[in-house]
Amino acid sequence: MKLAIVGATGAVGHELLKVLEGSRLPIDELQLYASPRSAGTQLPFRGENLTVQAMPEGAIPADVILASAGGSISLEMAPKWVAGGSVVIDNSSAFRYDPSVPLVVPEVNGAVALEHQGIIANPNCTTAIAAVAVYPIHQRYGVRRMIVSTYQATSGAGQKGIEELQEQTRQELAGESYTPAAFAHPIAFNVIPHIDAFQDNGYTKEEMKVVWETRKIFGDESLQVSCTAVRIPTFRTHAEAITLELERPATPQEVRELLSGAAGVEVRDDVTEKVYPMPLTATGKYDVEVGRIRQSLVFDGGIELFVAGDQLLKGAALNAVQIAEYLYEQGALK
Ligand SMILES: NC(=O)C1=CN([C@@H]2O[C@H](COP(=O)(O)OP(=O)(O)OC[C@H]3O[C@@H](n4cnc5c(N)ncnc54)[C@H](OP(=O)(O)O)[C@@H]3O)[C@@H](O)[C@H]2O)C=CC1
Ligand SMILES: N[C@@H](CC(=O)OP(=O)(O)O)C(=O)O
Repeated sequence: MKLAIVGATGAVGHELLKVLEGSRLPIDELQLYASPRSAGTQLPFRGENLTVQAMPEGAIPADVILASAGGSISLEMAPKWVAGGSVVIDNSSAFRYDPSVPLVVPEVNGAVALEHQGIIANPNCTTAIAAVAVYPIHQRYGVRRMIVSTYQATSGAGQKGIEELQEQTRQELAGESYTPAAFAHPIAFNVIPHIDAFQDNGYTKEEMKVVWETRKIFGDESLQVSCTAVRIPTFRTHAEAITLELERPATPQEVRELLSGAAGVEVRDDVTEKVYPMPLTATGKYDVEVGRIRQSLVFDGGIELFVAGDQLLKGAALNAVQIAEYLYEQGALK
């Protein structure tokens, strides 16, 4: 199989290379693309150095293209890549709300990927991480309302977000002045309740993505979802506090047992031993950590939990590769 990554030099691109190293896909050729400024960069893959090329203006000779260079590039280029015969798995939000484009988390709705017409959308990172933990609960107990508060790492804003936290931390400690660029305010030693653009309803686009995308992935437009998305000064891995109102009451122990057998989930829930999900323990893991599972004090029979998931993996690169693997295993790729 011929694969291509567009955006190979970015935060997600780097993780795509690492996940593909261990993937079951039969990769005969891997092409790497980025902007012209990165042409000639060497990136390691399976013991070799691959050379990054400037993204061409038209089709790319690959069976599958993992697109990770932002929404405007996907919007313009994906139709050309599909016309050239490629299947595009897109990390951006460009096509997520198009009814003809499947939006896929393989543990939840892998089969809808088979209905693609050339493009498959990878979800928003915050949404994908929550979906893996909440969908098994939804299936058994019926989630009526889901209230999410997020703690999102700076790498969610890409390579520039990582660099800004690093540099601002140094500048703060040295007493130097600086101007924020990647975020609306200083992120070092701060938290910022603002990710993506504010919408007319007072929510941000990041928050509304959690609403729109959870409903589409679960295939349930009646699900009531609300989110407050907050940027925090960590480098990697998003955490989320989630409150669930359920159709049928659940106990914390039932939910713990249910999630212990769920694909893509690692239950870390032993408060006597101070074991719970955290970015430091979830970083680099394929599974989403779930813990602090407890009975809601607000909703009768409802559940509260805390999750931490590596947003560059399950929220982006890993999920995209898992979609490609699913298609391959179903015989839906060359
Ligand atoms: N970071 C995250 O946690 C997540 C990101 N995503 C999505 O994934 C995509 C990539 O994000 P991320 O890796 O964080 O972003 P980065 O800013 O870290 O990387 C962007 C990549 O796109 C490339 N690029 C930029 N402009 C062009 C161009 N004109 N032509 C070709 N390539 C170009 C960059 O190349 P160069 O190095 O040459 O500039 C780089 O490889 C975005 O759509 C983002 O929304 C989705 C889920 C999570
Ligand atoms: N918005 C996410 C990362 C991201 O790129 O999301 P999306 O693919 O929905 O634009 C964050 O900042 O943490």
